[in-house]
Amino acid sequence: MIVGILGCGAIANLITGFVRDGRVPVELGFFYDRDLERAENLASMVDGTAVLDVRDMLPEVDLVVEAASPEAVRELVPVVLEAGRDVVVMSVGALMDPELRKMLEETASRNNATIHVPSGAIVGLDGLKAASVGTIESVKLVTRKPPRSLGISMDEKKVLYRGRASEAVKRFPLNINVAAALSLACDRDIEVEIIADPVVDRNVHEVTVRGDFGEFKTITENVRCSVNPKTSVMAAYSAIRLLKSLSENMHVGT
Ligand SMILES: NC(=O)C1=CN([C@@H]2O[C@H](COP(=O)(O)OP(=O)(O)OC[C@H]3O[C@@H](n4cnc5c(N)ncnc54)[C@H](O)[C@@H]3O)[C@@H](O)[C@H]2O)C=CC1
Ligand SMILES: O=C([O-])CC(=O)C(=O)O
Repeated sequence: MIVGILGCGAIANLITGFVRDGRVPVELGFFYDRDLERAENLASMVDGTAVLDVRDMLPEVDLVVEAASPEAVRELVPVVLEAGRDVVVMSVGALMDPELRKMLEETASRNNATIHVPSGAIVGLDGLKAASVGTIESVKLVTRKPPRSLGISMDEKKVLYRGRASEAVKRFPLNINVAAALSLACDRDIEVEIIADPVVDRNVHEVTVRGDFGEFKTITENVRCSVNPKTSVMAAYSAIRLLKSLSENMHVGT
């Protein structure tokens, strides 16, 4: 499978390192970033090609990993799908816009392409998907990040947001994709709390789900990427695992 990368930051950097070390059975052939130097840096790690426009890689690749921004999902993912190429979307928050999601799903269907959304920096999507076959009563996410991860500076713990996922992704577009992944997994606009906490040095996500299956609670204490502390290493690992799964004949987990 030949893979192209759209967005050459923290997540792409980890994926490229794994491919370079022979730990993912894909060829990373092409790299695009609006900052050409970033694309060139990653391309040089795996003997790939940096392109000036994402369109330039489409005739050559089977799949594109979007690890850029919500704006890239709106503007460039439709172009990838129109070309009949599969896509992995990391900027999941963009998919909380129902019109955009519908348009992308229709474009994918028309062009026989698939949109993959990895679990990202959160755990428990498997259980949540299974639980949603029955009746779900409530899903709540509490995210705690160091203020620096949220792009602010403060000495005391502060609740920055309490509300629904759809609004959270608008207010914190680069920080709460996990809320979107959870919402999409159970087809409801989940409850979200975002806390800036100077005491934590990890990105911590706590999920509580109640339904007719019973109840589960998950806590993920994520190490942050050195390249971008907003982003957890687990987010990149989930994309890497997804790329491996795509070449396997057995799928474990919902
Ligand atoms: N699903 C999840 O659980 C998680 C998702 N994310 C999201 O994944 C995406 C990538 O994250 P990181 O690698 O940490 O970001 P990053 O900021 O380290 O890198 C993003 C790169 O994409 C490029 N870029 C952004 N918009 C672009 C566009 N329209 N066209 C071309 N290049 C563009 C930037 O120049 C930058 O080099 C972000 O949207 C982030 O919010 C991050 C963490 C967890
Ligand atoms: O990486 C994380 O821990 C979460 C994150 O930034 C996001 O969901 O956008």
